[in-house]
Amino acid sequence: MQPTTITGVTVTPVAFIDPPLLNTVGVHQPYALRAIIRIETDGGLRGVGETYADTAHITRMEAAAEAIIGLDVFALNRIRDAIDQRVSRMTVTGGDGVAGMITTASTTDRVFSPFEVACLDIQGKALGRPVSDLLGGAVRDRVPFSAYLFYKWAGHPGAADDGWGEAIDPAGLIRQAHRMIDEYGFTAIKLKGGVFPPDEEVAAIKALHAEFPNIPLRLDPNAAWTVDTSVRVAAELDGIVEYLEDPTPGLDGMAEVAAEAKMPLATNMCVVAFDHLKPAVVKNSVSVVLSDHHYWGGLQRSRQLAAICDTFGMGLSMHSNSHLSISLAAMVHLAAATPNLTYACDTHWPWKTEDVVKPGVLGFSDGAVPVPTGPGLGVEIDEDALERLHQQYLDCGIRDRDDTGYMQSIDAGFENTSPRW
Ligand SMILES: O=C([O-])C(=O)C[C@H](O)[C@@H](O)C(=O)[O-]
Ligand SMILES: [Mg+2]
Repeated sequence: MQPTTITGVTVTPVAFIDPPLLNTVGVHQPYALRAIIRIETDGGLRGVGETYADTAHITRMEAAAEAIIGLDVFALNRIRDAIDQRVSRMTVTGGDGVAGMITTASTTDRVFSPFEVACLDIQGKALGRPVSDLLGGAVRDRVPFSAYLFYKWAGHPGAADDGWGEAIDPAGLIRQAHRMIDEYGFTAIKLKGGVFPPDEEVAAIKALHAEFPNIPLRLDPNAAWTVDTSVRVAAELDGIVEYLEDPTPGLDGMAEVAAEAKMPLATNMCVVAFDHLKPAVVKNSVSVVLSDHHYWGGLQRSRQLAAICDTFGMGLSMHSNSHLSISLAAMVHLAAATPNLTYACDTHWPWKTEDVVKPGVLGFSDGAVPVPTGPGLGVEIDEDALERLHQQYLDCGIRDRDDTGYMQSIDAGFENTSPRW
C-alpha cells in the first residue's frame, strides 16, 4: 500500500448562489459559504472534505491543518486528539456556520469532521474501497432524501426571480413540492416552518397532505413556539406528520410537548452533542435525533451516535444545511452504512446551482442517491470550478452566515426571538 502520511492541508472557502429561503432566524443571504478541505499525503493520494466557512471556523481549521501534518490518515484518534489540543487552546469565539441555530455542539467535533472525511477518502483510495466499507459496509445501495420545502421570496430584493418563484402560502408551497418531486422523485416532504404564525403553517401542512396523501410530512419551526402552542399544533397535526421537529426550545420544553404529542418529536437543536444524550433520554425529550456529521465529529462518531440512539430506542434521521457535493457524498456513505437510519435524510441539494466537483458521480433517482462504489468518497474536485467559487467568496463580501442581519437589512423591525408564538 502507498504511504499515507499527511504532508499538506489546504482550507479553501467558497461561496455559491443561494435563494432567499426564509426561516425563523431570518432569510438566507445571496451566497452560502462552505470550506473545502484538501489533504495530501507522501504517497501522492489526496482526500477532500467540506464544512462551514464562518471566519472563526476557518481560523480554527487553519490551526488544525498545521497540527495534523506528519500524522498518518489511518491514525484518526491521534488526529482528533491533535486537533482537540490545538482548538481548545484557542480564544476565538463564534463561527458555528448555522446562523446561531446550533450553538452548543462540540467545537472539536465540528473542526475535526471535514479532516476525518478527507482522511477516510484517502483511506478508501489506498485500499481501493468505498468509504461506506470503512464504516462497516453499506446496508442499502441507495439513500432516500426528503423534499426540503422553504417559504421563500421570488428573488433577493432588487434581483430577478430566481426561477423557483415566490412561496409564502399553501399554493406556493404546493407548486414548489410538485417541482421538487417531479425533478427528483422525493418520497418524503419537510417544510421549514417558524416563519409565519403557526395556524398558517398548520394550514400549509394540511394542504400538502391533501395534495400528497401518501407522502410522509415533517414540519420544523426551529423552536419558534412555546410549549402550549406546540401542544396545540401537535394535536392539529396528529396523523398528518411523521414527526414534528424542534417545535420548542430546550430539553425540558421538548419533554413537556413530548408528554402530550401523539407523533414523535425530532431534534437537531436540543441534542447536538454526546453530553446531551443522557439528559434527553432521562427526560424523554425526543424520539428521533437528526444526525449531522458536520457537527457530530465526522462519520465514525455519527455511527456512535446511531448506536446510542438504537440502544435507547430513539429513531435516527439526518439534518442538512446548504451544502455541495463533497458533503452529499459523505452523507450518502454514512447513511448507507447506518442500519437504523430509516428516515429519508434532509438535503438542501435542489436549492443550489453551482458546485466544486466534476459532475457524474452523484445523482438522484426516485428520491434517492445511489451509493458510490468506487474508491474513497467517489467525488473529484473540478479545479476551475473550485477557483471560480473561491473567487466568488472573495468578491461577495460575506464572511459569516447571518440570516438575521440580512433580514434586518431588508426589514428593520425584524426580531429574532425564540419562542415567538
Ligand atoms: O433542520 C434544520 O433545523 C435546518 O435545516 C437548519 C437550517 O439552517 C435551515 O433552517 C436553513 O437552511 O435555513
Ligand atoms: Mg431542524
